[in-house]
Amino acid sequence: MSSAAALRARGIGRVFTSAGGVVHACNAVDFDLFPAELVVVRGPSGAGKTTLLNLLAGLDTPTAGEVWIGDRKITDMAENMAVEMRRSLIGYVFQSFGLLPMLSATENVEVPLRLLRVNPSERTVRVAEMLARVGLSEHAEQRPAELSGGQQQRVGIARALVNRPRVLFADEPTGQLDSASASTIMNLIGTLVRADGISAVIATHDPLLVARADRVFDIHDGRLSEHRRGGRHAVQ
Ligand SMILES: Nc1ncnc2c1ncn2[C@@H]1O[C@H](COP(=O)(O)OP(=O)(O)OP(=O)(O)O)[C@@H](O)[C@H]1O
Repeated sequence: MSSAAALRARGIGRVFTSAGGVVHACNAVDFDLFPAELVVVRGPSGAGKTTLLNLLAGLDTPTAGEVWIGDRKITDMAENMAVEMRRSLIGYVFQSFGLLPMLSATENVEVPLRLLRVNPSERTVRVAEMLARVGLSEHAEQRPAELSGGQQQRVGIARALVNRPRVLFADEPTGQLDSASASTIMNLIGTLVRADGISAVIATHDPLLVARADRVFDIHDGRLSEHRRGGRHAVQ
């Protein structure tokens, strides 16, 4: 594969078999994500957005095809290596925030650094810096239940970026927010990703983030197609 891509997928598929029958949630998807590129994936409910993001992030294993992050193939990696790779190279923002309820904002953001065995003094500095960047320094000691939805998602973004990932994934990050909070979160993600030169894949319907994307993809019945070109990189 070319070393230019931050992430590359070839022929990936995911078949789910359940009482409801067989579903091709992801079907023969080829995808390249370039360095410092912000890509939006949009599609109706059940189209396969979450499935695709999980496969690209290595949170799920495809039933067909291969995925590389940088020059490392993640689809046949031993699980312990895959865990280390995810911790160091990937950030993930969830629609439902995914924060640990008993931990403060600071402690939630610190979790990825603890898992990476970053030393305590460096953790303190990086967490404080990250909370400042998302505008939450004043709320650092509050638990999720003491924060608004928009504030909780800002904690989620800080947690996803504190490990300085190569690729950020966000699955409908504003799906549970009112329009004002959604707008703040969308701008924040766009600004942070640009500032840090991170590549990002975001599933969203929000026109604000769609407008900020380098490329937009549509997904229907697990099939991905590019909506428009004109970003900084041509599709190969
Ligand atoms: N664990 C599973 N077992 C069986 N079917 C599944 C499973 N996960 C997803 N599916 C099916 O795969 C298809 C794609 O689901 P997915 O969650 O990826 O869609 P989505 O586009 O993210 O939807 P939404 O916008 O509602 O979150 C759906 O038909 C869904 O029912």
